[in-house]
Amino acid sequence: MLLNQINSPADLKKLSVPQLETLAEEIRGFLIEKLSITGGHLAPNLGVVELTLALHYLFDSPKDKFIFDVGHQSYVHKILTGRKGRFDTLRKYKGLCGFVKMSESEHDVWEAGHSSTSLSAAMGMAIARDLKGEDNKIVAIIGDGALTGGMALEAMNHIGHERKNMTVILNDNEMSIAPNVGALHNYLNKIRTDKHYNKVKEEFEHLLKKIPAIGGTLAKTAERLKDSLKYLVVTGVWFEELGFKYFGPVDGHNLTQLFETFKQAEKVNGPVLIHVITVKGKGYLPAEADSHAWHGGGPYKIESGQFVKVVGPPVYTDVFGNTLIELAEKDERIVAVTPAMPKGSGLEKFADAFPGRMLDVGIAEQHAATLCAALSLEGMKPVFAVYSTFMQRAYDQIVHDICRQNTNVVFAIDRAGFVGADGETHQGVYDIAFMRSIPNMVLMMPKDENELRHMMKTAFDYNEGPIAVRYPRLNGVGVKMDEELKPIPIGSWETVREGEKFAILASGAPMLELAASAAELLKSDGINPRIVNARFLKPLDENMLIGLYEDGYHLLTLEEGAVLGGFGSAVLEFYASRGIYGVKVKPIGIPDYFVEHGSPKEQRQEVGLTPERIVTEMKAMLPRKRQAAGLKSR
Ligand SMILES: Cc1ncc(C[n+]2csc(CCOP(=O)(O)OP(=O)(O)O)c2C)c(N)n1
Ligand SMILES: CC(=O)[C@@H](O)[C@H](O)COP(=O)(O)O
Ligand SMILES: [Mg+2]
Repeated sequence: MLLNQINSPADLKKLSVPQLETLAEEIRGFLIEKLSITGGHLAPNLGVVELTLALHYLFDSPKDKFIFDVGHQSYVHKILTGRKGRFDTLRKYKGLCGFVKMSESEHDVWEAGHSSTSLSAAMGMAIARDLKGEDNKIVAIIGDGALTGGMALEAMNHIGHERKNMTVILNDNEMSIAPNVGALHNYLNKIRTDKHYNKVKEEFEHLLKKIPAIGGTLAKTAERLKDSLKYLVVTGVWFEELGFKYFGPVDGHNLTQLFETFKQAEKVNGPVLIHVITVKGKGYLPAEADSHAWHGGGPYKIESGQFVKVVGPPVYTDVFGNTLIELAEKDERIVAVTPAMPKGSGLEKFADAFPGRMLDVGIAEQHAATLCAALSLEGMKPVFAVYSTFMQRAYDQIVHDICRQNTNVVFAIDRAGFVGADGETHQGVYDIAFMRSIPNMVLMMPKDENELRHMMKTAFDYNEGPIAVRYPRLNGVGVKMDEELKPIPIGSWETVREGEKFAILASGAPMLELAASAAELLKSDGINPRIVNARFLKPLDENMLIGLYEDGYHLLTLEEGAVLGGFGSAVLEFYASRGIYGVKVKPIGIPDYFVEHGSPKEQRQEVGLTPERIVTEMKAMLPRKRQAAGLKSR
C-alpha cells in the first residue's frame, strides 16, 4: 500500500501521477473503512481526496499555509500529515479532532468549525506575510456552501481591493449540507454546466486581445464593448470583476487537470480563484447518491450503506418540527427561517407541508435574523430555527434588529448545551449568557420534549416581543405527549420534587436528570433537596426566588452553559439587586474554557456537571461546625 509509505507531504513528491491516483483510491478506502466505525463527515472528505493530494504535492506545507473553511473536510489533510494512525480515535474524547487543530500538527495553521472564515484568515496571513517580507503561499479552500456566508463576501471585497497574492480554491460540489441555495449557487451552476461558455471562451478572449487600443472617445466604447463581450463569454466574470483571476471550472478529481491549472495560476500576480468541481461523497455510492445524509453521520455498514444505528433526528428537533406543523396549520403567519440547516433543524417536513413558508437563506445567520425582524414587523410570525453555536454569528442582528425593535420573533435554539463529537467550536453553551442580557428577550428551556410543545404554544401565542426556546441535542428521552397544547405563564418555574433546606434550580432535561441523581446520592446523608424546573432563564420566577429566600433555602443553580454570565449569575444578580445578601447561591455550570470533543457525558464529567459534584457543593454549604462534626443537616 502506497499509503503506508506516506508519513509526511514530502513523501508525496516522489510519486508519479499514476501512483498518486492509486494513492487517492487507497485514501478513499481508508476513509470509508475508518469512518464506518467512528462516523464523521464522510461525504465532504471523499470529495476532496485528489484536491488535497494536489495541494500537498504542489505546495510546501506548513511553510505554505492551507486554510480549510469549516475544516470538516480536513481528514485527507490529516492522513497526509502524519495522523492516519489516529483515525480510530476520530472525534472521540481526547482523540483526533474532526476539524483542523493546531495542537495536532504544524500543518494545521487555522482552526474552524464555523463556516466562511477562511478568506478573512487568508487575507490576514497574506498581509502579515508581506509586512514581514516573507514569500510563502497562502491557499484557502472554501466550499460553495461556505461561500454563501456573509463574511466570505466581506473578505472577497477586501482581497479584491488589496490584490494580495493568494489562492482561493472554491470546492464546488453543489452542496451545502443540504443542496446549496442562492443566486451565487445559480451563477456557479451556470458556469459549471454551460459548455457554451467554455467552448467559445478561448476564441473570444483571443478576439478581445485583437481589438486595438485606440485613443479618443471611441476608446471608451471599445472598452465597454470588450467588457460586455467579456461578460458574455468569460467564465467566472463575477470573480474577475471582484479582482480575482478566475481559473475553471476544473475537474477536482482529475489530478492532471488540477496540476495544469495550479501551474498556470502560479504565474499570476495577485489573488487567484480556482473553481474546482467535485462530487461530494465521491467513490462511495451511498454517499454519492445522498450526500445530504452522508454529510456527517454515525457508524455504518460499508456493504449495505446502512447506518448502524438508524438514529432519527434528535428527539427535541423532531418534536419541534412536528409541533411547528401543528401550529402552522392554524396560523398562516408562521414562517420558518433556517441558515442552511433545514434537516438539522427539523424543518424538512414543514417545508413539504408549507411550500414557500420555509426559507433556507444559505449559511447566513446574520441575514436570517434581520429577515425575521422584518417579517415580524410586517405581521408574519417568523421562527428563527438555528443551532445555539451558529446563532452566535447573528448577535448584533438579534440585539439591533430583533430585540431593540421588540419584534415578535420566535427563536428555536437547537443543540443547546454540550453537542458531543463536534466539540469546542459547536458547543451550544453561550446563548444563556448572551441572550439573557438583551432587553425584551424571553428565554425558556423545557424539562422534556412534552414541555417543549407547550413552550412552542407559549412562544407563538406571545406577542410582547422576541421569545426563545432552547433545547439540547438529545435522542429519545421518551415522555408521554399531551394532546392539547397549553401556554405556560411567562416567568413561572415548577417544583418537580419537594424538599427542604436545599433547592436545586435546574435548567433543561440533562440538568434535571443530574439533580435527581444527586438527590438520590444525598438520601444517605439525610439531605432531601427540593428540585425546581427553572424553565424560564429570563424572566426569572421572582416570587419563587423570594419564597426560597424567606424559607431559608440554600440554592444551587444547574446549567449546561457557561457559568460566567449564565443562569446562576442571574439568580445572584436578582438577590443582590434587591439587597438580599443572606441567601447562599452556588452556580454550577461550564467553567471558563473551551470544552473539546467527546460524548456529552464525558464533557459533563470533565467540567464537574456530575451528581457527585453537586453533593460536594451542597455539603460545603452546610454550617462549618456541623460539617466538621460530620453531622447531618437539620
Ligand atoms: C456559521 C456556520 N453555520 C452553519 C454551519 C453548519 N455547516 C457545517 S458544514 C456546512 C455546509 C458547508 O458547505 P460547503 O462549504 O459547500 O462544504 P461541503 O460540505 O460541501 O464540502 C454547514 C452549513 C457551520 N459550520 N457554520
Ligand atoms: C460541520 C458542521 O458544522 C455540521 O456538519 C455539524 O456538524 C452538524 O451538526 P449536527 O450533527 O448536530 O447536525
Ligand atoms: Mg459544498
